[in-house]
Amino acid sequence: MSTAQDKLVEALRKTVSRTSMLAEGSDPELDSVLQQARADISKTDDIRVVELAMRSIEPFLLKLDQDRLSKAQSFRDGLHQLLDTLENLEHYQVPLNEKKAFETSLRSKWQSSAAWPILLQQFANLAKSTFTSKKEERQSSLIARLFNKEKENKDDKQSPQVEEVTAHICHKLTGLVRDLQLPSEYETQAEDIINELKDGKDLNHLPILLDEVISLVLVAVGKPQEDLATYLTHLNKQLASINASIVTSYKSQKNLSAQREDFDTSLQKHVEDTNFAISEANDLGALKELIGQHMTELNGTMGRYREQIKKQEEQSTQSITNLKSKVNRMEKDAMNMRSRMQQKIAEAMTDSLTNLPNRAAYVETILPLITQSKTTKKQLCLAVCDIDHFKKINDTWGHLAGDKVLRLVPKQILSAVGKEDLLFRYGGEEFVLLIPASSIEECRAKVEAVRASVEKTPFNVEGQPVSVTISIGMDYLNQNDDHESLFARADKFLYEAKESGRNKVVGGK
Ligand SMILES: Nc1nc2c(ncn2[C@@H]2O[C@H](COP(=O)(O)OP(=O)(O)OP(=O)(O)O)[C@@H](O)[C@H]2O)c(=O)[nH]1
Repeated sequence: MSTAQDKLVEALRKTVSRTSMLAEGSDPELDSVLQQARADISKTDDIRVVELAMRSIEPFLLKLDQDRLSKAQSFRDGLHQLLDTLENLEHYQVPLNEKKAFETSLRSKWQSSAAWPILLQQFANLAKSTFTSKKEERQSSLIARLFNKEKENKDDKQSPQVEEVTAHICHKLTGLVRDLQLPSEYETQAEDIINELKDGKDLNHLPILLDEVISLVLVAVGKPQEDLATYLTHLNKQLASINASIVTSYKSQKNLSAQREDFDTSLQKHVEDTNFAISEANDLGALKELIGQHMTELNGTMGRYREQIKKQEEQSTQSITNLKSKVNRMEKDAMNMRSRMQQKIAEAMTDSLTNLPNRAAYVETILPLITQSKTTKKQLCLAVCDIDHFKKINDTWGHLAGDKVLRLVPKQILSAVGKEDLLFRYGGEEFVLLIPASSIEECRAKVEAVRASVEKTPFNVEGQPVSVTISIGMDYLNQNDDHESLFARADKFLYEAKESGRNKVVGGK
């Protein structure tokens, strides 16, 4: 093959591999096609394999594109309807400039799901501006206070029109949440939000729900690497809001102490005034009247103080309940994130063809084993096992047959070793076996048994017997070794095994 062609194949191979990684996680059927395609094209220099992989992926990508487009259209339409609702409100005026800016954003961004949270946030801001700029002057409207997140009096009643708008917004948000493709661990959270949206007659609660919807949208459109960033942003917000609650509680405590001091001072003043009145009194009737007056004032002060205490207590109880639910949500989020991360790490450490731990897992494993072995002075043996003439198997029987052999050989190797021994797919047709804590003789016997077991296993492809053997280079860890020097020696012995006729174990003496 010419160099130019080689380069073209290499470029195509990389493109297919990277594109497939980007598309992963959208559809289970597509995921398995992608995994297969990546396994087929890794290390091959055959342009037909690359072409085949591209063709197998293409229809899925087209379908994925169509699905995304129709989702984006319904998202855009939903936002247009919400905007219409705002414009039709009787007492409120949608600010023209902000409306235009929102429409421009919507026009340019609706197709990119990553921009949905931004669009939602923009809509929330537009709604806030609308509700604060009234056509008619209505002092301290509930909606204005809501979007300014001010405190409200529980007795305030929403107007029927406000209820209608709230219900409409909740309905649209419910549709959006239902349309999201969320990882299974977020389903309960989505259901919770949908339920809250269902009885969402209270505008006060809407900004909180909107924040939750935005974070769900972020999860749905996020790729795994963005997942963590989203989570951290979310966590940050939650922490900020908890901090705010604590500051409020602290302030109200301070407020309470100040009120108590005021009460004490006022009480003291009443007592002093009364004492003075008694000492100065020479007329019983006037004294009675004076004391009665002081008692009435005292009663009033006490009543007001009791009221204030009661109000503060109610607020404290409410803020503790809010804090508790925030902390619960944070714990839930953290647990979801932890399990998603663990799953991603496990996937990144596993070879998809053989299900064996891969090269990354090998490095993670051998480093602590080396430290342990050096400290305990126990043996650590490393054997590099490579299938002989594997290219010939691929060339004769095809890549699928090659893959089958690649899955069967490690099973054979594992059947000849113990539970404590570890096998990794190092790359291509090469496997690394780690045997900890055995004597040199035991190790050598084990590795020889591995080689013999593969040799005597009858492999079949399309009903035809195929002879499969492996060559092994092995050595033991010494005190000056790191994992690279140990591997280099075993690999050199593997080379010698290949050079001296294959199907052999060399080294480890
Ligand atoms: N089917 C399949 N083939 C693979 C995979 N990974 C690597 N290969 C192929 O493995 C072959 C390795 O060939 P070589 O390195 O020349 O080694 P060999 O043919 O085994 O020869 P010796 O090692 O010298 O005995 C290449 O043709 C690769 O394309 C895989 O995941 N599946």
